[in-house]
Amino acid sequence: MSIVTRFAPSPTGFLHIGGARTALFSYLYARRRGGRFLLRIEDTDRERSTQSAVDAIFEGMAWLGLKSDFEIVYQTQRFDRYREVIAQMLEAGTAYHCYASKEELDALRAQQQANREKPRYDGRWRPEPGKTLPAPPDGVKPVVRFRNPVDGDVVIDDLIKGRITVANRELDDLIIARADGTPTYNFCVVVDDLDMGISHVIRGDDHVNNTPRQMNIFRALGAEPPAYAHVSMILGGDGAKLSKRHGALGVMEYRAMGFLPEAMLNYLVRLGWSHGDQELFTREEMERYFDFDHVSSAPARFDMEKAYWVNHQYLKTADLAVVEPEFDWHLRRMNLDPAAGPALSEVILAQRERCRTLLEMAEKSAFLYSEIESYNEKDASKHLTIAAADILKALIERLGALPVWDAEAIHGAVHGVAEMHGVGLGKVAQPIRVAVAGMAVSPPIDETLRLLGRDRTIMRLGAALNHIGLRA
Ligand SMILES: Nc1ncnc2c1ncn2[C@@H]1O[C@H](COP(=O)(O)OP(=O)(O)OP(=O)(O)O)[C@@H](O)[C@H]1O
Repeated sequence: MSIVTRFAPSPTGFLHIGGARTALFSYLYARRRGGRFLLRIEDTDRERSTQSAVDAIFEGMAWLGLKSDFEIVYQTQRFDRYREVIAQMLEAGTAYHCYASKEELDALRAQQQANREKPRYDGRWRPEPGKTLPAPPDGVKPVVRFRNPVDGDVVIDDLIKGRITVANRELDDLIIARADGTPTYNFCVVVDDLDMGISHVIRGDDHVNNTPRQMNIFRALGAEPPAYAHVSMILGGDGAKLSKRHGALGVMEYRAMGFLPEAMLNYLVRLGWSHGDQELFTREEMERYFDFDHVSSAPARFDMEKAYWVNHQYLKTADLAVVEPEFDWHLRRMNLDPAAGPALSEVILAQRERCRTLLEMAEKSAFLYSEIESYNEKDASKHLTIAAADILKALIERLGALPVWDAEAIHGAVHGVAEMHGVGLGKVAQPIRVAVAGMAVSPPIDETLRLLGRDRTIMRLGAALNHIGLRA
């Protein structure tokens, strides 16, 4: 059997991490089994679907590197096909017209509720052998209902949740086309999954209730349903399902917070899946090991601290070629020109031990790509003091006279000044940091100055001296 999986979001908002993890599981399963992965945009709800949401989904998927192996499918481009299948089902008797008005159905529901029965359609327009249907009322456009089997059970052998059995008598005859002819959600999904040869439907378990109905429609169309895997929900801090309208942040907001896409994938894959006690996975490892046997059916909670930890592990070890473009993106986002300072790879190497996110790294490296506009007030009043003025003067002299500008030479000069003034290294390094970075934190001082370059260093030490002079 050829394996085809799909991710089918509705474009009613951004791609959030709940959807992204479901997409990832679907993608990984296809990769693991040598299959293909499809992205389908379920945009039939025209009032809520927007182009900007479609773009946001593409953006999120592209950033995470979850690429569709097929051309992207839009349900709104398939209405002719849905109409065709509805006509076939009416012809075959697996669907029928229902003329019941809204008032009639409301009255039916009220009566059922009064009798403490489960509200359900009573099959009044369902053709049965020997049953005479009333004449269709004039001027009423009918809906089309699916003729759900009445006997037997639907059995879902869910790859994550195990066996789920639902009696057909619990399922009523679903509307598959509204009175205006537009097809409904569950029906479109089946036609699509069938036409697209989906072998495994991997989706959130908020869809479990749809599955028996969809399986029945598959069978009515003469096909065997695909395999199903219902992935647990990611919940927010309040215990409710994360959704576009409730509590979720878009995937791209994690980019803005400084996450690496690979780290995000790693964090998401571990949210509900395990492989021994391994925590960190390369993309190749995820693709090699992922399976449903070790996916938990319990809901998962997003743990920001753990996500930061994973990101930091990645930042510390990832290929520079992976980190550089993201770092570049952050610098530009802060209106900094990555070409106006040292090579990004060198800065990443200098900063990555101490930064958990790329945003932090960009903020702590901004001084290398732009002039500093002001000093951190607290740091300046502590370190840019009259006592520091002589130290800064001596540094300007020594650093200006160095024959080469490398870490070793800088280190020697800084230590020399500390010795000359009979002070500890901190008394020299901290004023330098505030002078060149605007704040008292930076990578080791020799590395910081090497990256900044001699001219900028000397200029900034001079500006700090002026600052002390002005305050004196
Ligand atoms: N919190 C969640 N955790 C895990 N999977 C989710 C979560 N929310 C949605 N999904 C899954 O993501 C896929 C796309 O869902 P969809 O686009 O309908 O998102 P949604 O956030 O549920 O939408 P809405 O905000 O309209 O409820 C579906 O398979 C759905 O089950």
